[in-house]
Amino acid sequence: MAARLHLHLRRCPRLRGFASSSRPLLATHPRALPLPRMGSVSSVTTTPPAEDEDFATAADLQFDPPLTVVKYPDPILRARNKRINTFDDGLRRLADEMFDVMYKTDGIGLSAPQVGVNVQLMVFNPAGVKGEGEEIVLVNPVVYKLSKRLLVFEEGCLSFPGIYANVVRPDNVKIDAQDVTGAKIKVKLSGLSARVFQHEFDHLLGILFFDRMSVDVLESVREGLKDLENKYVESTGLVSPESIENYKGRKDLISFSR
Ligand SMILES: CSCC[C@H](NC=O)C(=O)N[C@@H](C)C(=O)N[C@@H](CO)C(=O)O
Ligand SMILES: [Fe+2]
Repeated sequence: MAARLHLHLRRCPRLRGFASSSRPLLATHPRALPLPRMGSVSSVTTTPPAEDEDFATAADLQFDPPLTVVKYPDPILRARNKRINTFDDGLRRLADEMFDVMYKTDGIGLSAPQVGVNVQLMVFNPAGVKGEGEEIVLVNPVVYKLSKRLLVFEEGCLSFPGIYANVVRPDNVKIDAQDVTGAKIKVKLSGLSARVFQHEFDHLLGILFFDRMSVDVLESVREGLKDLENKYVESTGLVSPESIENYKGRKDLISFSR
């Protein structure tokens, strides 16, 4: 029997405008704007994972602390992330190390591919401060419902330092997942927790936040993306695996804003 978690952000001192409340709070955040009209998405059920899917091996789960954040356009961010079926001390240590690097880099969420480990694991704490708020670890998450109500919010991503831009996403979300011990859980998220979850969930699918930006918003971050591509080329000596100049958009995605 899956345990049920209902999480609403109650405290977020570093994000201006959040006060104690039991209501979903993203709409009150200075970087959040409700959309004038409802979007067309009422509910989305993701395809359940195939029965014969291969799980992450010990080698896939290997990591060397201290972890560092993988930056765009590293292809690690677009690679497939394997589901996890080994729930041991190593997995717990990986989650702990991810929280450490998340707090050190002023993050509020982090996915395993962002630290070079291509598996279905995310951590988040919308308070963004160790010892405050609530630390959530989700393994093998599957979204089974997204709200009709959409919000636009100015997001940043640790893999895109210095780039912030508006992204439209559903206001709340229902998830099946496992915790770090492998126990099955059902989670209902709203407000900033739902926003961070969806951002990290996209990472687990190889989707990056600019894939969900409207054409106009994408234009506003184009130069920043080019700078990151140039830095990647300079630091690795490799050709950039993707280029915003040749970007045609992700037609395979449900876009909430276009
Ligand atoms: C709003 S979802 C952002 C999640 C993201 N996680 C991984 O990339 C993240 O933590 N981004 C940070 C840049 C971020 O949002 N930091 C907070 C707190 O400093 C901010 O308001 O910038
Ligand atoms: Fe991100």
